[in-house]
Amino acid sequence: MPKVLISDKLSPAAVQIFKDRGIEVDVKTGLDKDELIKIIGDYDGLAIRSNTKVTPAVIEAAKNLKVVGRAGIGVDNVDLPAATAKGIIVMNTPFGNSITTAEHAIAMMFALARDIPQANASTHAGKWEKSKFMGVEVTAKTLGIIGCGNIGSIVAERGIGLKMKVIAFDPFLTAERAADLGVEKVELDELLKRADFITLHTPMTPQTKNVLNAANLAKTKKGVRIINCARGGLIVEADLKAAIESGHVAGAALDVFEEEPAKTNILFGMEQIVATPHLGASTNEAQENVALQVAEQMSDYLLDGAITNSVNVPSISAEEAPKLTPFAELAQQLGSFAGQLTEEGIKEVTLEYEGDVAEMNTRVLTNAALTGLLKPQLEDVNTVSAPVIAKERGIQVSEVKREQRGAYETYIRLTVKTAERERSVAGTVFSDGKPRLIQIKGVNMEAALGHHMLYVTNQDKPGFIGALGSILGKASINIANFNLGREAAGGDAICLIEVDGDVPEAVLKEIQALPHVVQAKALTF
Ligand SMILES: NC(=O)c1ccc[n+]([C@@H]2O[C@H](COP(=O)([O-])OP(=O)(O)OC[C@H]3O[C@@H](n4cnc5c(N)ncnc54)[C@H](O)[C@@H]3O)[C@@H](O)[C@H]2O)c1
Ligand SMILES: O=C(O)CC[C@@H](O)C(=O)O
Repeated sequence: MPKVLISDKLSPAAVQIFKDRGIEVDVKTGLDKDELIKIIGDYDGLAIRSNTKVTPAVIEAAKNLKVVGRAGIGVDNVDLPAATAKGIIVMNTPFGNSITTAEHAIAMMFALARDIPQANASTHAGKWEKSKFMGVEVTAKTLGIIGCGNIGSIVAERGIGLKMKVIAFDPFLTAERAADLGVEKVELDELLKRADFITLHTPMTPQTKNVLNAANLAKTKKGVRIINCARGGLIVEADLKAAIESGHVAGAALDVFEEEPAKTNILFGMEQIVATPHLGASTNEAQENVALQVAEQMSDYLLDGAITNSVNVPSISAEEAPKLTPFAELAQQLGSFAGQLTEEGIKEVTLEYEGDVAEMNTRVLTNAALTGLLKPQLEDVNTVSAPVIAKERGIQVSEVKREQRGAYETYIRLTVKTAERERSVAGTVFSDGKPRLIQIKGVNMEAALGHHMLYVTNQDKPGFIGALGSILGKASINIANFNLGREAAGGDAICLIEVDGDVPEAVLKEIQALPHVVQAKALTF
């Protein structure tokens, strides 16, 4: 039974779902780094919010971990390259808290426009400072949204509902989507120049980090108000402080900070700053949504292999998973076959998918083939890390999809190119759900791959099979299955034999020394 650790405060609904799905679950919040490292090895799944830091050291210690589920959107507290390299799927819940966070941004905008937190504190203190708090209307003002994705779009709709003019900077926002939303798509400088309120809704990336720095703040309209409910590092806090002190920026409402938890910060204590402790997603509704969603997604993966909302591998639906499994096994076997025979650097890999398999989620199958291909060189590779490793090694990977046109209803062919040669191997899945190789280097055959295989290429001449059989017999190597194929009578032939154990190096040498043998190699699957 898989075991999951919930290490941040999550709605109890998540625990119930794990239990209902037959998954053992422990809730241990507030663990420090060393405590987490000590226990993480026991778990197949880790469910988190933003407090738990999934560092390379945690991943290193996570011997059984298969999935990290983030109940929320940002996965900046998870070391994605380390998780990917270890084959750990990282998933988030991209929509569960979007409305809640957009509402927080709007609430922050009003708090800024009408000095609500400051007026609240003053009134509680019995000061009745009616003339001190003079606000501004939002109606007819320009709201500039930087990042118009899930949350930014909801903020845009709310802004339009408040009779604001909404402009957005987002390089990935299409003109059609902007028109649908009723926002004007603009460049960043234009937004900075025109907006009365600027609200940030991008992820933290190298391009968005420090987007509101001194240079860009200087381009904003005098009296601008800034809202950040996305990530702290989008604003340079020291530059914001200076821009407020100079009187250029009227104020800022911040839910997120460069360093969190933000117990101290250079902006704290400033009258023009409204601050909340990363509360964007903190409503009962959003927390219920993300907890339910993350628990369902993690359970689907741990129990059925279905992948939803992963940020590091392609998705596999629950319906697809059983259909894909035999083809993924085939793809991995094809990769492994080619990988064990390839002793030079790989330059290109092509996967051809023909017939029904071409309609499937071929990225998953390509990742499986790459895993098999790289495994002989790298023990630690898996379907999550294989595409990344292939890219790092400069291997060009391509897919070709075709409708059925050959003798088989559906098949996969893998072709590997090195500087010296090109090798291809093809296979299919029979109605028994078992993969078979159907072609090696253009030679047809039908072979199931067992654990130990002996692969021999030779010239098709009389006497060869007898000689080979007697070498194996002499070495007490039992033959489980014998598969033969040849290009033409007397031409290139291939012999793929399943044997009941290892084929020692000395036996391989004897086979290699037989007349007409080109190559003899022991393979394991
Ligand atoms: N405060 C909170 O509690 C809280 C809650 C939820 C989400 N968030 C954060 O809010 C942010 C937005 O979340 P989302 O769900 O809307 O994400 P999203 O991926 O749906 O939208 C992000 C948008 O940013 C755009 N973008 C990317 N690079 C950009 C760039 N260089 N310049 C301008 N736009 C760019 C993308 O095209 C996309 O449209 C994330 O950082 C997320 O972590 C915070
Ligand atoms: O879990 C939270 O409270 C914050 C979530 C938010 O930052 C997110 O990225 O989804």
